[in-house]
Amino acid sequence: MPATRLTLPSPAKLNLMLHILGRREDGYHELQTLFQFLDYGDEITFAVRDDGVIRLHTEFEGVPHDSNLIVKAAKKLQEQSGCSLGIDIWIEKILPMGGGIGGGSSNAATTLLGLNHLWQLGWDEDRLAALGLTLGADVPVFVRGHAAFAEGVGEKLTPVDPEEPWYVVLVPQVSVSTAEIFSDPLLTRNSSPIKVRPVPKGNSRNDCLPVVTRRYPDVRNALNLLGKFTEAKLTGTGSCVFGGFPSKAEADKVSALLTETLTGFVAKGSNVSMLHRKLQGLL
Ligand SMILES: C[C@@](CO)(OP(=O)(O)O)[C@H](O)COP(=O)(O)OP(=O)(O)OC[C@H]1O[C@@H](n2ccc(N)nc2=O)[C@H](O)[C@@H]1O
Ligand SMILES: Nc1ncnc2c1ncn2[C@@H]1O[C@H](COP(=O)(O)OP(=O)(O)O)[C@@H](O)[C@H]1O
Repeated sequence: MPATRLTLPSPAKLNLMLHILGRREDGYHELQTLFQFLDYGDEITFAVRDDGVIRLHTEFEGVPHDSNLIVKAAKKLQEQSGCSLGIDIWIEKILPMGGGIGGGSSNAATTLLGLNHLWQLGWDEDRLAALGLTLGADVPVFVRGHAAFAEGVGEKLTPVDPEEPWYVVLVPQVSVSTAEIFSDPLLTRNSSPIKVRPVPKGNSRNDCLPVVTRRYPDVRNALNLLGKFTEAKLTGTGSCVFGGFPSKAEADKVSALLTETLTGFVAKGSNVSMLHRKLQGLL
């Protein structure tokens, strides 16, 4: 009997570097970025229904049911596959929204992979990634599940294997709108392209940083505080900032000091997403 219920992880990502090369005619920006996953994220539970209804039972503050990327992903997959089954969905949400750690995109990808499995659609990764791209620029990397150097708007992915340190991630209590940062006239948009190999080292810059720190003093403060212990970086368009450490013990020590006044967590960097590790275990 095929499974009718499944709980899957929905991990966060970091952008280890992010360069903006230019702006396309449709307003989207050409990027070069390095994605790595964290062994840290939400958990989504799916239960098949036979009446075709798609229902997310967990409420999100400020996100109406039908605007939730989980629901959008499920509806698109149902429409495009012609599947007559439906789904009940619950999520344990721990990833901050608008934090630049890709929670919404990750939730969408976990939904696509989870429903492909439960509805037994047999879609391959290319097809799921293409559908994912219509939901958000960051969805394809979560569908593929391997750390990657990304180009285009984030959809041209080359798998890479950077070091996997322990990270301290600080979560300033502000939600940064990606669209707002990309529309700032002061954003650097003319970085020169770099080569995928050798894999860019962890010390590459994030072109969004000057604009984000000017608009959000809390992000600047978090960068300054973490920067006392290690190189502190911004992920995506923020708000989260992160720094790597060679061991969990060192990351825990710094986190304990900083989380007296700031919100944050410690997580291991991972080149294979924990979603894919779990799915491989199911096959
Ligand atoms: C910048 C990145 C880097 O990982 O991260 P986040 O900080 O959002 O996580 C992403 O590429 C974001 O991807 P995602 O969050 O899926 O963006 P989308 O929903 O597709 O786009 C939100 C808005 O940002 C702008 N946008 C986004 C991506 C891009 N390459 N160029 C853009 O100009 C567009 O104005 C778009 O309307
Ligand atoms: N399932 C979801 N999880 C998080 N955010 C979602 C979700 N569905 C829709 N959103 C919307 O997407 C926005 C960006 O969320 P998220 O992907 O978590 O941030 P970021 O891309 O900065 O990491 C949120 O502010 C929220 O309005």
